[in-house]
Amino acid sequence: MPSRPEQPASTLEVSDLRISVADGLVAVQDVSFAIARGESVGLVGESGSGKTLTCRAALGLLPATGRVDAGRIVLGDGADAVELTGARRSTWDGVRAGRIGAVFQDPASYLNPSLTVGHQLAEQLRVKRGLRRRAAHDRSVELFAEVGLHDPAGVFHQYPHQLSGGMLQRVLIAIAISCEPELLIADEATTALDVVIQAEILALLRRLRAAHGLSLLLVTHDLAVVAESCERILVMYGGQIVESGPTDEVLGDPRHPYTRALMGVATIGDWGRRRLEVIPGQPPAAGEEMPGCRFAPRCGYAADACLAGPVPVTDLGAGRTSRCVRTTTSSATSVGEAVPA
Ligand SMILES: Nc1ncnc2c1ncn2[C@@H]1O[C@H](COP(=O)(O)OP(=O)(O)OP(=O)(O)O)[C@@H](O)[C@H]1O
Repeated sequence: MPSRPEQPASTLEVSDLRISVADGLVAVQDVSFAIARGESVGLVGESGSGKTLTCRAALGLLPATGRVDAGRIVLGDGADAVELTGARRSTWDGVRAGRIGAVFQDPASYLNPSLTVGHQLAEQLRVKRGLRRRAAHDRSVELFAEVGLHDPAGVFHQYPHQLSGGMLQRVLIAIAISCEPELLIADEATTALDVVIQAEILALLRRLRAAHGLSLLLVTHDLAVVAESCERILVMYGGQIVESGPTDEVLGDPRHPYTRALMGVATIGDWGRRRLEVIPGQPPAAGEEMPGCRFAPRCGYAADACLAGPVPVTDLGAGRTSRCVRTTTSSATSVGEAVPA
C-alpha cells in the first residue's frame, strides 16, 4: 500500500468492516477508522455495541462463530503495511509476536495458574524474541519494574494467585509490551479494578505510550476513562460508529444524540461520583435489521427521515464525523442546541 505523505502515518486502518456471528447475524457493520502512529483512541459504547468484536477482528481472535464478512484491516503504513483481513496463520503469528499487544478485562484467565508469572513472561521472550534464558530473566525483571511492580525480582517467582488484580493486570501489560508492539489494544482492561487501581493502570498506559511511542486503542464503556486518556474518541452503537473526533470536541459539543445520551449517564472527570444510570430502552441485538438509524427507537429527536433508510456518516471536517440525519457542519444545529424542551 503506498504511503500518503499528506496524512500522518497510520498504525491501524479499518475500512467498511462487517463482522457476523452465530451463522450470519451481523454484529458489526460499516465500521471505518484509523489510528495514527502514537495516537491514543478510545472506543466507547454500551454493552453489545460491537467494541470487542472489532478489536478481536484486529487481533485475529474472533470467536469460533465470528467472521469478517467484508472490509479491510491494515496494520502499519507504507512498506510495513500488512493486510490482516484474510491473513494466513503465519502472518497472524508474526503480528501478535511483534506488532500488536493486547490486554483484557480478566488478567487471571490469560495466565497459567501453575507457572510463575516470571516464567510466563520469560518464556514469551524466549519464544517470540529469541532471548536466551538469562537474558529473558533479566529483561522480564526490567519489564516488571517498568510496569510499576514493586520488588520485580521477587514478583518474577510468584504465581498468579499470589498477586492482586491490579498486579496481574500489570503482569499482562508487561507481557503485552514485551514484544515491543506498535499498537496496544486494551479491552476493558481496567473495568474490574477499583477506581484507585483503575486510575493507576490508566496512568501506566499513558506513560508506556509516551515512552514507547505506542498507539493505543482503549476500549471501555466509560467516557471518563476516554476523557482522561484518549486524544480521539469513537462512539459505537448497535454495531456502527455513530460519532468520532477529537475527544475534547466530541464531549464538548456532541453531534449525535447517542453520544449526548451516553454523556447524560456518566459524570465525566469525577471518579467518585459516577451515577449508575442507564439510557432508557434496549440497543438492537446482533442481526437485528432496521431500515434507518439504529438509535432511532431510543432517540428523543427521531423523525421520519431517520427511519427512511440507512443513515450515512457525515464528515464534519476537522477529523469529526457523525451518523445522524440532523447533523450538519454547523454547530448551530448540533444535538446540544436541538434539544426539545
Ligand atoms: N460468540 C458470539 N456468538 C453470538 N453473538 C455474539 C458473539 N460474540 C458477540 N456476539 C454479539 O455481537 C454483539 C457485539 O458484541 P461485542 O462483544 O463486540 O460487544 P461489546 O460492545 O464489546 O460489549 P461488552 O461491553 O459487553 O463487551 C452483541 O450483540 C453480542 O451479543
